[in-house]
Amino acid sequence: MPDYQTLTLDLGARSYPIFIGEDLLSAAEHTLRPWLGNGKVVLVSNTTVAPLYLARWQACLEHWGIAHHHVILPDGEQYKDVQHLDQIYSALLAAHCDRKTTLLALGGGVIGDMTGFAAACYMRGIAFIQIPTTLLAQVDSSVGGKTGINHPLGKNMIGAFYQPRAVLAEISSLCTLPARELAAGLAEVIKYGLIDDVPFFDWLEQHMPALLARDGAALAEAVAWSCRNKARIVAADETESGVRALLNLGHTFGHAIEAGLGYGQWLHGEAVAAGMVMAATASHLAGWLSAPELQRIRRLIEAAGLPAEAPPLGAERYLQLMQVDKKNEGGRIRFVMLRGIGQAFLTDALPTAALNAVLR
Ligand SMILES: NC(=O)c1ccc[n+]([C@@H]2O[C@H](COP(=O)([O-])OP(=O)(O)OC[C@H]3O[C@@H](n4cnc5c(N)ncnc54)[C@H](O)[C@@H]3O)[C@@H](O)[C@H]2O)c1
Ligand SMILES: O=C(O)C(=O)C[C@@H](O)[C@H](O)[C@H](O)COP(=O)(O)O
Ligand SMILES: [Zn+2]
Repeated sequence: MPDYQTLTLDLGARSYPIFIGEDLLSAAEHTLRPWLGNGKVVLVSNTTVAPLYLARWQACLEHWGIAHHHVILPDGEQYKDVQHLDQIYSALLAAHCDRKTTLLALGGGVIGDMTGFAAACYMRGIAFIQIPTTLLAQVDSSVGGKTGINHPLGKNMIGAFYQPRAVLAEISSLCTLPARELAAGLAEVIKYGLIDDVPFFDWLEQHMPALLARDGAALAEAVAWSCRNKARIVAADETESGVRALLNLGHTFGHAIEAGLGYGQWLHGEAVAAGMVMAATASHLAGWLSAPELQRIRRLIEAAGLPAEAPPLGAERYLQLMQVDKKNEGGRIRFVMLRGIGQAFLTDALPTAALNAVLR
């Protein structure tokens, strides 16, 4: 029996495995080798993750006799931009990479989103594999094929839907993650419970101390549960014409916080956490969500060490930033709201009074 789990994101010919285990390198013959093809490999990482984890994957490629190169980007959301994306293309061209090249994204969501977008565009599309090293990337960004970069005027505004060949989520890499980053990942984990999974929300209420203590079994369970939920939603709606928009719970407000404060000031997960409390509060004020459920949501977010209060950008600024959102249609802002825990829905009819109250 392998000591890792395998989930599948079912997208027909573009289906792929999501491997989840403590140590996937020792099983790399099964978890990595089959997805590499017969071209070169280029590892993309950053200045924080590369010193920790790059050498072990390079040694594995050496062992197989696979030619490889690497690109190391600066660390931070503020570098998820077109200038730093261009550094990946320059490295690929300098190394004479052809269409058989496979990119390996080794890092958090920033590296994964940028590497995926580089793979989507280089020579009109080459293969890439996600090796997510943050909790957030393991439970969310490495799965589902949203790739891209930020623009000064809006978060993730330039990008492509482009699926990886495989996802390798090594739970052991979470040992070196700063506590603030672990908490940021928990925001997206809580999101899945709120969208449509009451048993998961209940489980998270019971297991939050174990998750914060980095209990390996609890983390593996949270990653697998989250990936199952995300894979189910993405398989039903890959390019977000319907149900996938629910994965944006908390993000209409959250993206405004990230862009409004300047990318990198608040972590993505922190902004999503505060954004989910704003969405829950607005849902309550609109008469959709009960007061006890709002309290439960706030308590779980606070128990994860996440901010429940949004920064005071001012209602005008929030509205201006939220006008730049990919969910909007016909100039109307569409929000993900809650009728209850596990009952998210999309609406463009949030009462103005409820919206103004949370923006204030
Ligand atoms: N594509 C999607 O579906 C999707 C989903 C959610 C979030 N995102 C994007 O993902 C990004 C956020 O991802 P993130 O939270 O992983 O941030 P991140 O990529 O910036 O990583 C967080 C920090 O942890 C460091 N780090 C990574 N792995 C580490 C490890 N094992 N040990 C020590 N340090 C480590 C990084 O260098 C960085 O400083 C945002 O840009 C967000 O928009 C995308
Ligand atoms: O996969 C999705 O779909 C998501 O919405 C997941 C989000 O957690 C993630 O932050 C995503 O990048 C947001 O997408 P965007 O289209 O609103 O930029
Ligand atoms: Zn997110």
